[in-house]
Amino acid sequence: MIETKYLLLAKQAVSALKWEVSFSPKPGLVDAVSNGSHTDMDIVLFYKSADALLSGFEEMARVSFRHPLDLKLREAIGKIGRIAEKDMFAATNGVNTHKGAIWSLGLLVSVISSLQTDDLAEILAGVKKLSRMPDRFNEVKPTHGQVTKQKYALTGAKGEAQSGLINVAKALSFQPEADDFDTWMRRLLVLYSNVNDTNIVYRSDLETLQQFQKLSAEIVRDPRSVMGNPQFTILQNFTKEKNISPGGSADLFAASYFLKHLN
Ligand SMILES: CC(C)(COP(=O)(O)OP(=O)(O)OC[C@H]1O[C@@H](n2cnc3c(N)ncnc32)[C@H](O[C@H]2O[C@H](COP(=O)(O)OP(=O)(O)OP(=O)(O)O)[C@@H](O)[C@H]2O)[C@@H]1O)[C@@H](O)C(=O)NCCC(=O)NCCS
Ligand SMILES: Nc1ncnc2[nH]cnc12
Repeated sequence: MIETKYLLLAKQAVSALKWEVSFSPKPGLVDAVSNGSHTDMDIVLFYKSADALLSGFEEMARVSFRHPLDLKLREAIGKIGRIAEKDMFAATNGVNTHKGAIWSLGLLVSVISSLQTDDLAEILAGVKKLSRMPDRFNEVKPTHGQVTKQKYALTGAKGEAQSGLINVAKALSFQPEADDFDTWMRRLLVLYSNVNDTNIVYRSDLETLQQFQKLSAEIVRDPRSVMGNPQFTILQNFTKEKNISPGGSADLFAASYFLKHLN
């Protein structure tokens, strides 16, 4: 019975990743109608990558079940997370599809399995606590995120988790009961307007990130439906012109969907 519980949580995480990549249109990102600002990724690759993560998420759920949120657990899921990253790179021939998602969804799976709760505030507080613990075995590598963080003092995916996924909370607090297309589109744009995405800054600069955030925020504030708003086309063209991709927001969008559909 418990075995099924771990697998169910893992399957929900994988489904959220597949939902995210299928959700269309998403300016700059890979979706069902475009590869956005990417030449080495498409939706098929994202599906393969998501499937490769099932066993890692299941293992995280297993080791976390009713385990206190302590350093021992942080290091145990860190080890599984690094194996999951290897599984992802093996499935994609070295393309980084879901590194940020392994981190955010991995922490969520672990906290939910540990606390056995579906209360959003408790889950987000758990993510804050677990992600703030230092994992002795995690080497700091010269990733795009590290380079950008040093240059511009951004906190990236780690800071996002250490804030208790504050931008996921913001996205989900937008019309909390709704589940329709326009609401999800606005939640995506809430993320676009708030996340300091190291992917965008790595490919451009801070000013471009700020312009992207401002354009996105204007669309959220406008009462017209997102698809009926000409500003949305301007945002799409902006991501093309600048060749930017909000990959961090994509991961947090999947995390938002996962949390909204927990059962
Ligand atoms: C703490 C880790 C996140 C690792 O730290 P690192 O310094 O490597 O972190 P970042 O690079 O900042 O982020 C890693 C991925 O997180 C996504 N991301 C970026 N900014 C944010 C943000 N502000 N908030 C949330 N998430 C963010 C992003 O993932 C997406 O981008 C992928 C593509 O990235 P990249 O390769 O840079 O870009 P490309 O477009 O491929 O490159 P070019 O084409 O431009 O050349 C995309 O697929 C999304 O996934 C960042 O990549 C954490 O990973 C860690 O410590 N892991 C160890 C294991 C562990 O402890 N796990 C815990 C249990 S699960
Ligand atoms: N749909 C997507 N497009 C590009 N990068 C991503 N990272 C996670 N999801 C993504």
